[in-house]
Amino acid sequence: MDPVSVIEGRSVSSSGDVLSRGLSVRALRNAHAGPFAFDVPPGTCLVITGTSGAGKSVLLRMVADLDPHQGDVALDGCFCSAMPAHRWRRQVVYLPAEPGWWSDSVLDHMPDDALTRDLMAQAGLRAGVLNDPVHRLSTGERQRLALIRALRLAPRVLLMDEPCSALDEGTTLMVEAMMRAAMAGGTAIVLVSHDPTQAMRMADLRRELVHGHFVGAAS
Ligand SMILES: Nc1ncnc2c1ncn2[C@@H]1O[C@H](COP(=O)(O)OP(=O)(O)OP(=O)(O)O)[C@@H](O)[C@H]1O
Repeated sequence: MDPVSVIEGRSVSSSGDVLSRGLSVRALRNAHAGPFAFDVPPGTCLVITGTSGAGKSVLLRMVADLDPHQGDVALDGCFCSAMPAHRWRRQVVYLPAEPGWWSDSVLDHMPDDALTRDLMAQAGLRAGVLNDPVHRLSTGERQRLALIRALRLAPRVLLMDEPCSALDEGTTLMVEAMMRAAMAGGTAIVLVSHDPTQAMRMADLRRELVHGHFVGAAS
């Protein structure tokens, strides 16, 4: 971990940057990828593109503190390393390309309440998915239910790995509307996408990853 300090109430990275509100990443790296440095302010979306195997998922997993890493990741100037892992992951939520399910019952993962029903309607999900066994759901249904699981946590940061890869265009637009609603509530999003039209629609900022490194300027 690089040395960090607090000056006049603001967190300062080893390179002297004052860390602002939202997600701040400095000198983040492991043996496969980085170093990475970027900020994602509240309510904005950073889209990361890159070829298969470039290191996009590795980057998201390091930010989520799920893979070993060096460097600084902070939320509102509070460093990941300074808080218990479960508190970080409650606020900085990783949505993997293939979400995990610890039981075959959807209702073991989320309650059947008004919030879930509202989010299901926004995602275009039929009511029956709550009672179907997970293994019988389509990939796109599982993706949208995993998004609902994540949104129910009201995360400060959503790390989304190809969340629409199994969805048709109309449903993709519904999911993007849910992402915009979360952003309107202050959630910062890091979105990995292979879809250039989605990148155009969603990005406040774009970065391209090649062989574990950002290439070109932010755009
Ligand atoms: N824990 C690990 N140990 C060793 N190698 C790893 C580990 N995790 C990922 N890798 C390797 O790092 C590289 C980047 O993987 P990553 O999953 O981040 O790619 P990606 O850009 O997300 O690709 P895709 O678009 O296909 O999902 C791959 O070659 C992968 O095998």
